[in-house]
Amino acid sequence: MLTATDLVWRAGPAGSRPYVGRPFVGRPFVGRPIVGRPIVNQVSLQVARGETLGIVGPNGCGKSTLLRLLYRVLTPTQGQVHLHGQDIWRLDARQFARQVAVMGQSPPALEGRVHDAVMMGRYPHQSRWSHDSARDRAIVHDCLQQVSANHLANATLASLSGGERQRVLLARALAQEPELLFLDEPTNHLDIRYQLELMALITRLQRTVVVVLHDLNLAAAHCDRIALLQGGRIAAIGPPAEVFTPAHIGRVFGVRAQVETDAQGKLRISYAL
Ligand SMILES: Nc1ncnc2c1ncn2[C@@H]1O[C@H](COP(=O)(O)OP(=O)(O)OP(=O)(O)O)[C@@H](O)[C@H]1O
Repeated sequence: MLTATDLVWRAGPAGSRPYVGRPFVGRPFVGRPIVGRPIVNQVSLQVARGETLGIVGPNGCGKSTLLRLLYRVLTPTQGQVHLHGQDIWRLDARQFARQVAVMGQSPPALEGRVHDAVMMGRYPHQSRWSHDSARDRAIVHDCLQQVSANHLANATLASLSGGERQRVLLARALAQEPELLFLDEPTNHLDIRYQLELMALITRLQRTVVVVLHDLNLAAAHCDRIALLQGGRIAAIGPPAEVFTPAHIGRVFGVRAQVETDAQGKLRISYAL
């Protein structure tokens, strides 16, 4: 359903404006950067319907940049992204937002109440002058329930802890009822219980998910396939057991890794310097 072909994204020269577009609005940049090192370099991948693809790799290897290219915030210097065979930049913004939701890494300062923030997820489904319907309110209630945050509905966003905010942002993404969900380090700030709960929820959703994760064991347990990135390129892609080998982990992260399979057939990865 999602296909990226030969994606390249180069940062502009030092001091130039970052080449960042707006989510869901605007047109592709005309003046594209032609200098600077490639941050994402010749990346091609496909994500099938219902699949969870994990993107892992060391700090600064281009994971978030790749995700931004896939969810139409950055325009590629070269290459294309297609959703159901259509170039994502040719889709109408509202049409794109009905299909794709994003839980990003560092959301802008949030104001207002939790309930209203989650209701924003319904905007792509509403006409410009329509009010929130009973169905919209039911969906918001249900999404907050899914992330165990209904008790926060009337709280102000400014009063939330980092972990509570993450859960509310996920609820907002779910309220969009997307078929494709992009998550950039969704377990940031979450305690271990909520990390497991959130990953279990993502699995239960049975949506198509592309998720950036740092925890290799979480990625192994919850992703159908893994794309291991190094220096903006895909170093390995495939099922967790094929990608998370001591050789791959050692080469990409510079650590000694041990990979075992437990009695339930789950991978257990441990590492040391
Ligand atoms: N708008 C930009 N302009 C210039 N350089 C950028 C821009 N965005 C990202 N970079 C650079 O691209 C590289 C990759 O950044 P990116 O955020 O994609 O890495 P990452 O793999 O997500 O890292 P982390 O694991 O630390 O979150 C970094 O060196 C970063 O400084």
